[in-house]
This record gives sequence, structure tokens and C-alpha cells, in this order.
Amino acid sequence: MFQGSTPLDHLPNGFCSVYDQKMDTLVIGVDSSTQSTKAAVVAAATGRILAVGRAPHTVTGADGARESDPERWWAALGEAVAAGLARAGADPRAVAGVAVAGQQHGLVVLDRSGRPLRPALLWNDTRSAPQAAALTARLGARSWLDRTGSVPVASMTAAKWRWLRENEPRTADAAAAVRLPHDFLTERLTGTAVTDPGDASGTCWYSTATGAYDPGLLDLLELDAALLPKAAPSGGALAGGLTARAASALGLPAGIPVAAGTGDNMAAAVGLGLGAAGLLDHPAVSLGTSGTVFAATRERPANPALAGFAAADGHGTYLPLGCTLNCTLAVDRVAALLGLDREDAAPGGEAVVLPYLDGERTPDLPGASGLMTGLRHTTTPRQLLGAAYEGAVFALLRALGELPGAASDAPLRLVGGGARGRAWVETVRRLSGRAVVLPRTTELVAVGAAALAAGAAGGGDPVAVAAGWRTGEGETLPPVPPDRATLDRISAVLDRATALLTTQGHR
Ligand SMILES: Nc1ncnc2c1ncn2[C@@H]1O[C@H](COP(=O)(O)OP(=O)(O)O)[C@@H](O)[C@H]1O
Ligand SMILES: O=C(CO)[C@@H](O)[C@H](O)COP(=O)(O)O
Repeated sequence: MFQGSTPLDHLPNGFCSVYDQKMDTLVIGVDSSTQSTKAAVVAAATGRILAVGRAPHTVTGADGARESDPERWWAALGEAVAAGLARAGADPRAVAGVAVAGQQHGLVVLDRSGRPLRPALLWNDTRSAPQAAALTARLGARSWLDRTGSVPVASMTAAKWRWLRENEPRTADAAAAVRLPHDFLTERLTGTAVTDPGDASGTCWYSTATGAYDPGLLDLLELDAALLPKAAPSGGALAGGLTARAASALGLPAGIPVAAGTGDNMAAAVGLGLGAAGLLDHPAVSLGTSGTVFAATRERPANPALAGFAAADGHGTYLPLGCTLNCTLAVDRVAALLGLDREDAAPGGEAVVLPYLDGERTPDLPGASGLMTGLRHTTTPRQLLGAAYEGAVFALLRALGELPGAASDAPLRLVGGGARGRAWVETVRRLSGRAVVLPRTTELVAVGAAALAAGAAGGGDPVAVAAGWRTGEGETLPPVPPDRATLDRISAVLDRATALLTTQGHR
């Protein structure tokens, strides 16, 4: 572990130690998510966040398409790191390790020189829904669960690869490498093609049962294993040293350790210390472009209502997770349509809004659109906005009910950009009836990545590092009586509307 200014004398041969008596040792954790890159500059000994640098991404597409240029992620990584270091007033020579956590599932196809052949197909691109349904039908849901922990849905990378094969066969044939978003960035940093069990478990071609790629599934998908990165034992494993080229692009010392990194949800779990003693099966809720609920558990998940991911820790911990496509962006859009500020919301009353503007994954309704019902002459715009919050939170709480430990009264840890919003926090409290913890930083993905960086730099087990940093701690809001009437009302509308929502859209 890093102890104050203890020298990093445990670095492997060939990796430079940048220790200096006068400087705190720093690590940088990068969150390359859907809307932006965030780079947290963190004191390795204490977990103190000196600064977070940010840079935006661009997402394009309509009618179910959602794409981003991986080159923009790379540029944004450089901008965010530079902004973080500048804001912290930090000497780059104090940085002893880097790790990247990325939005999950995205399909990145590269040519021989590592350049993207086309924009990445993102996790919320629903054009791959027919391919997901065909894959599920081919083997049966139970077989997918037994092998991968998940049933293919449009988000899973396997469905995206099949979409590419069927719709752009020339690009699929030309692919010299297939990567997830965080693999792509880690390879740009190190020159090494590496992934981790956590993010790999979101592909549906990696087996959480064996801890390796599933050759039978790769055959089924017509995907050559030679195109894939090597899977490191954990997100905190060393991927390599920062190459001279990347070092000069980022203004960081060449040779410093770079971790294998992981998916953004796995990194948030690390930042919260989930999986550490006393925090197994404790749920977290992330409110960002996606809404997610997850918990670290020792039992391998195989529940059709959830994605059965591996965690990033390499100790056989898993991360069952429910994910919605419509969270902060969808509710912000409803606020904009109503001409309201996002905080200008009231409980929905009789109104029900299913805010499925992007189709939906939980429930699996990829072609759905948004639905509003229960309007009266007395319904106010503020109630309609409140109903949109309620519709988004309802879907997350239904998935929460499927997690191990769901019946416990453990508090819900809220992370992601939405956790900064009072309306989000109060809607989660009112509908769940559970205590809520608001960690001091909402940037738990970047902080979790910083703990992975500390692990790769010789700081020990990343979950233990983050638990020691106490970055998951914060204000606890007590439970309030659950608003069961609203949950029942939304549930009844969803049940009756499912037939309509299933037949909508481009599916
Ligand atoms: N103060 C706030 N109140 C409510 N929502 C917020 C606030 N600040 C940011 N957000 C929401 O957070 C979202 C971004 O969250 P983030 O977790 O960074 O997303 P992602 O990881 O998907 O890129 C935005 O869509 C915005 O709606
Ligand atoms: O698809 C999932 C999880 O399965 C999403 O949670 C993505 O990982 C994107 O996350 P954000 O950018 O919304 O944080």
C-alpha cells in the first residue's frame, strides 16, 4: 500500500518510479463514459481527489442508432487529463499510475494500424435487437446464462458484432482487431491489447463460468479469437507501461504503470469499495445516461432479469446488474419539452410516464417509445416531469428487487451525474423507502479507476485501496415510507402497455 510518501520500490523492472520526496504520489483514474471523459487526479496514499478534468464526447444517430468516434474518446482523454492536472496544480512527474474505465459493450473495430474502421456502435444502439433475439433463440436463454451469465440483448457486444456482419460485411471482414471502449484506450496508452474479466463479461462471448473466451460462442458469432485482446486476471492487473508516444501526448512520464482497466459500472463498484468486508450484496444505483443497479456478490449470477457480469477485482467476485437505457438524458428531455428546470418536479399523482425515448433494455422493449397516460384537467407540468422521474426510477427498483440481498435494508448508494440532483435523490428515496447514501464524490467511476491504477502501480488490491480511501462514504439520508401506490400504478400501466410497446419502432 502507498504510505504517505513511501517510495514505489515495488514497481516491476522496466517501469520508472516517479517518486520524489517533495511530491505526493498521484494516480489518474479515467472515466470514458457515454457523454464525456472525466479524469480524476487522486493522491495515492489517501484517495484525496485533487481535481477532476472533463472533456465532452459526441454521440450521433437516430432511429435506434447510437455511435461515437473512438478517436474523439482518445482526444478527450488527453484533454481531460491535462485539465485535471492543471486544475490540481499537480506536477505530472508525481503521477505513478493510470487506469481507464469505459462505457460498456461498445463495439470498436480497428484496422491493422489501430485506427477505427467506422464509429463505435454504442451500448444504447438498439439496431442490434433482432440479432440479440436470434442469438437467444439459437441456444436458448438458459444456455447463455450458464455460459456467459447473461441473455443477449441489443446492448451486448455479441449482438453488435452480428449486426455488423449482417449489415456491413466488408467492414467486419476488414477488422484486424475488435475492442471494447476501455480496451481501445488502454491499448493506445500501452501498445498492449488487453481487457479485463469485468468488461469482457459484457460481450456475451466471454464465459463467467470458465473465466475465458468461449470458443463455441466465438464460432457461433463468426468471430476470430485472434482479433480479441488478451484477458488480464483483473482490472487492477498491469497492462503495461505508458508508451513514449502516449506519454508525450498526455504530458505524463513514460513507463509509468497502466492498469488493464474495466467497464464503468465495475469501476464504480471498486470506487465504492463494494465487495470489501461488510459491503457484499450492498446495492448501488448509478444515475447517468444509463441507469444501473448492481451489487458485488460471491455467487455467480445467472438471472434472466439481470446482466451477470464479473467484477473487476479478480477474486471471483461478480457484479449482477440491471441497466436501463433511459435515465438522466430522457428525464432532462422531458423537462425541456415541458419548459421546466430539471428540479422543478412534483410527485406525478395519477399521471404515469414511461420515459422510453431511446427504446428500453429493462424491460427489454428495444423498439419502444415514450408513453404518457393518466392525464386530467388538473395535471400540472411539474407532475408530468415528476412522473418521468418516477417512471425511470421504477424500472431501476424492479431490477433492484432481483439483486442478491434485495430483501435487506442496506442503504442504496447513489452515484453518477443524476445523484447531484435533488429530484433524483428524493424520487429514489420515496419510491424505494430505503436509506440512501450520497458518497462525497459522484465521480466514483473515475475514482474506482484511480484505485485500479494504484493497484497496478503496486498499491495492492484495488477494492481494499478504495475501501481504505473511504471514497464510498458520505451523507446518509434516512428512509421514508415507500410510495407503494405510485409503484403499483406504474406497474399496472407497464403490464397493459407492454403489447403496444413491443410492437413499436424499428424492430
Ligand atoms: N446537478 C445535477 N442534477 C441532476 N442531474 C445532473 C446534474 N448534473 C449532471 N446531471 C446529469 O448527469 C448526466 C451525466 O451523468 P454521468 O454519470 O456523467 O453520465 P455518463 O456517465 O452516462 O456520461 C447528465 O445527463 C445530466 O442530466
Ligand atoms: O450498458 C451499460 C451497462 O450494462 C451502461 O451502464 C454503459 O456502461 C454506459 O454507462 P454510462 O455512460 O451511462 O455511465
